[in-house]
This record gives sequence, structure tokens and C-alpha cells, in this order.
Amino acid sequence: TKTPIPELGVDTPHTEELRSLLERVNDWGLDTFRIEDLSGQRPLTAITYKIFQERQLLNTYAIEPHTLISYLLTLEDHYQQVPYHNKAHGADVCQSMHVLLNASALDGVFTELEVMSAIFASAVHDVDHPGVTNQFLINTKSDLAIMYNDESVLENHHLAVAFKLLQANERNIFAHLTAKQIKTLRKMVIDMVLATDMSKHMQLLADLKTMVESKKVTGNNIIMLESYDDRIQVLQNMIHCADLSNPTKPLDIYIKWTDRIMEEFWRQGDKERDLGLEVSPMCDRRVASVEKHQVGFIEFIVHPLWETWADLVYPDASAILETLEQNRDWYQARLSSPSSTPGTGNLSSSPTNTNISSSQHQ
Ligand SMILES: COc1ccccc1COc1cc(C2=NN(C3CCCCCC3)C(=O)C2(C)C)ccc1OC
Ligand SMILES: [Zn+2]
Repeated sequence: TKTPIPELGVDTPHTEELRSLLERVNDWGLDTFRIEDLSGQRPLTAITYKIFQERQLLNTYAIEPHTLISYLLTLEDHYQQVPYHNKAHGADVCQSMHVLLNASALDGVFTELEVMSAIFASAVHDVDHPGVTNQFLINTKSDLAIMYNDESVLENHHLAVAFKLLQANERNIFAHLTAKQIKTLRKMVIDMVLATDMSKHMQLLADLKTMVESKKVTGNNIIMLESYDDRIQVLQNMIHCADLSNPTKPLDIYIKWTDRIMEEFWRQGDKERDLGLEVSPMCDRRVASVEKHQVGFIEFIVHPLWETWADLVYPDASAILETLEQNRDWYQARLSSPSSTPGTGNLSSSPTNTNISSSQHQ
């Protein structure tokens, strides 16, 4: 006999509140920070366990609850404690992917195995992220860059760690899948996680645009995807959208992600400075232009992607696109008005603006 599984998969004194929050797992904008606090710092385990239950994946694939919890807890422990690419980000992308999979334009399009592959890929996609970019790992001739020959260094590492953790019997959640199912799942998970490498963004978006232009739908507006290439392309763009979903979330949540990514980039800049390397402009905390980076990120990367995704699954992502545009306008407005950041750069000329709070965001 084994120790009983806690109802929500995690040990917490806040069971009632966590349960009611997890009831909203199908909603865009779920507060993963609140889940982190209520789950005893186990957001990834709590959210992924809830999604597996919600989608009946434990029954469909004869997954032992103990085994799933054991895998998720170990996976979560292998996310590093860095400002942004930590277990909360993993949980957030996993929950975002779960919502995107529910688009009515995709009703019945993906098999159970494809759905489980997508949820699993999202949960593992940044495991053991060291909080620095691929370029930094390459520039510093890191062991990881040597291991993966400078090609999608981080993404290859996340995959290797995720699959390595499955090798222990007590963590092998896919023990009851057929060899063929495991082969298919492994290929799809690899294809999805490798697609989260930002250097693939332009190609991914170009292919998505081509698909939208030639979109074939059934009578009730459900997208028809015949080949593996078409199916995996949609799933790759889906995980990419989930990964780049921060600016599409409620503003208070979006701002928290912005604070985290800036701190992570600035810490990389500090490392670059200490190593005598050239400090990437986006990583220099002395030339902080938080609003400018967000406006640029949305204008050139996030909005073009989400606009195309919203076309593909029209009208399912229209409200998400609306929030993105409102958030862009909010950061844009702060760009033109005097900055709220005393002591750095762009304070407006009039002295009256010097008496403001220290935080980047009021
Ligand atoms: C180009 O945007 C920025 C530059 C400097 C500071 C901030 C931003 C915008 O804010 C975010 C950025 C990212 C990412 N940016 N990138 C890369 C970085 C390399 C440069 C060019 C390609 C983009 C990533 O890989 C991730 C997905 C981690 C994630 C959340 C953000 O905000 C919530
Ligand atoms: Zn990510």
C-alpha cells in the first residue's frame, strides 16, 4: 500500500481555495501565480494533474495517479529557480495550451494521443532552463552548446531532461502505451518543443499564414488537417502561441511576467558585463526601456503571430486578440507619457515628474 494521493495532487492547507481556483482551468487568464501560492509552490504539478484528470487521460492511457504525480513533482523540481523560465512559466504555458486545444474550430480534430502529447510538451518545454539565451550559451562556449553543436541548444536540453525523467519505472507515465503510440508521442513532443526556439519563429509564422490562406473547413467551420505535417504545424504554432501568450493575458498578470523576464535578461547582462562580453542591449539594466521592449515585442512578434492564429481558429481567439491590442495600447501610452522610473533615462523635462514611485509600473 502506498501513501494516499492528495485530492489535488499536491499537499496544501488551502485545499478548498485551490480546488475552486482549479475549477477555472479552462479559462484564459487563470492566475497561475495564485495557484503557485495555494499549491505549496507546486503550480506545474497542480495544473497539469488537473488537466490530465479533466481530459480523462489517466483512464484513457491507464496512467497510475501515483506515477503521474511522481513524474510531475520530479519534473517541477527540475525547473530552475530563475526569474522567468521557472515552474510557474511551465504551468502557465501548459494551461494556456489546454485552453487553445479547446477552440471550437479544432473540435474533434486532434486524437487523444496528440492532445496528451501537446499537454506533456507544454509542461516540459522549458525544464532545467538556466535563465540565459541560446546565444549566451553559444558565446560562452557552455557545455550545453558543445553538446548540441549550437543548434536549438536549450530546446534540445529541455527534451533530453524530460524524457530522461521517464526512464524510472515509478515515473514512467507512458508505461501502458503501445510501442507505436510511444514512438508517435515522442516524435510529436520533440517537434513541438523544438518549435519553441525563437529562431524558428519567422518560418513557423510564414507556414501558418500559408495554411490560413488555403484553409479548408468542414460544414460547421472545423479545420481539416489531412497530413502529419499539417497537424504538427498547427500544434507547433499552438505551443508557440502559448509560449508567447503573456501579452494576451489580463494586464496585472502580464505585468508580472514582464517584471520577471526583464529581471532574467538583466541578470544575463550582469553576467555578460562580469565576463567582459558585450552586453546585449535588451539585457542592460542601465538602459532600461521596459515599455519600448514590450511595444516592440508585440508589434513585431506577438501580434503578427496571434493575428494569424486568430484567423485560423476564427472566431475563437478574437477576445484574446482584443486583450493583446488593449495591452499594447497601455504600454504604448506609457511610452509616450513621462516614464514612471526615477533615476534612469527617459524622464520628461518638467521637474514635477520627479516625485514618482520606484516601481516600473504603478
Ligand atoms: C524582444 O522582446 C524583448 C526584448 C527585451 C526585453 C523584453 C522583450 C519583450 O518581453 C518578453 C520577451 C520574451 C522573450 N523574448 N525572447 C527573444 C529574446 C531575444 C531577442 C529577440 C527575440 C525574442 C524569447 O525567447 C522570449 C520568448 C523568452 C518573453 C516574454 C516577454 O515579456 C513578457
Ligand atoms: Zn517557454
